[in-house]
Amino acid sequence: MRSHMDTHTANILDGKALSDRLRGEIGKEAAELTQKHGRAPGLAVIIVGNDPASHVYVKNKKLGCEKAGIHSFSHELPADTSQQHLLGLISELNQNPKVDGILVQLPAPKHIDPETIIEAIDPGKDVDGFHPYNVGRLAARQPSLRSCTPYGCMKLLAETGLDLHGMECVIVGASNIVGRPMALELLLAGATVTICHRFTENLQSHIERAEIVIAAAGKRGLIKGEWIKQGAIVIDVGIHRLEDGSLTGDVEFDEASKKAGWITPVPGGVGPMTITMLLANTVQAFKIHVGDE
Ligand SMILES: Nc1nc2c(c(=O)[nH]1)N[C@@H](CN(C=O)c1ccc(C(=O)N[C@@H](CCC(=O)O)C(=O)O)cc1)CN2
Repeated sequence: MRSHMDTHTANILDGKALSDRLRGEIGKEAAELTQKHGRAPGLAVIIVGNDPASHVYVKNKKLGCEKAGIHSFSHELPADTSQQHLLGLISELNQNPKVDGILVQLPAPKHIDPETIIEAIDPGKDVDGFHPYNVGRLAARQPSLRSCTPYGCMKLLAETGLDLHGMECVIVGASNIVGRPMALELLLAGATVTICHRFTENLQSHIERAEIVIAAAGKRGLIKGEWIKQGAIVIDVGIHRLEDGSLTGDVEFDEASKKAGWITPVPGGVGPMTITMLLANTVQAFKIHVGDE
């Protein structure tokens, strides 16, 4: 016979629905700002090479801009584009007064050093929030442009209505794009934060005590459902495409749903929020540039 515990199903943190709501608000603000200042916020999107997934994300970013009334400037460059050429383009965009935000889609081809590229972007136009200046602002408790995926995760966490102060958070993955800025976001929100990474021993023991799990390791099914603490919030940043074309995350969703209080699905969880926060950052960068804060 199944016990009560087995039949428990977590609340879904629906990133698609939250995105739709927030994008409506962002679009309204962008329209008001366009009316007031005589030009729309502008986002330059640069992609180098032919990575199919990256092209889908870039297409969705441009579509998101269009729907929100943000002007997008598209730069699709061949895979053999030199780093020098890319730096020249970024320098031009840094000077262009119609461009409020600049992003270079990652990963870039191997001959391009992402750190050099990110540092070349004017920090006031760094709508990805990857520039060391913006990461430093977050670390110093004075956030300006925040990394989109962690920022989106914070918006999803806010949907639970729970106070994060003192909560035990475990982040799995220490990347510059997600794990590290996520830790800074959670610290800013008053949580107690542990980052697990490739050298962490006994990952299970960390997950078992976590009230919030942020899974951002990039390893399909790494987080076993049975490890999840009863009632925990589980945010899955992983995206893996299966042979049948479907998507799955770093967490065993079905098993974890029996234990978690809240959980994000893949797809439809964190992914859409990443693009939504990019649009929010572009509007914020516009306001900084026109002095309308
Ligand atoms: N310059 C950047 N590069 C990358 C970033 C970033 O924030 N800035 N993040 C990721 C990729 N990414 C955005 O660029 C991204 C990933 C996933 C999604 C998304 O909406 N996922 C959907 C599924 C989409 C699909 O069918 O493949 C979902 O999870 O529901 C949006 C953006 C790395 N590079």
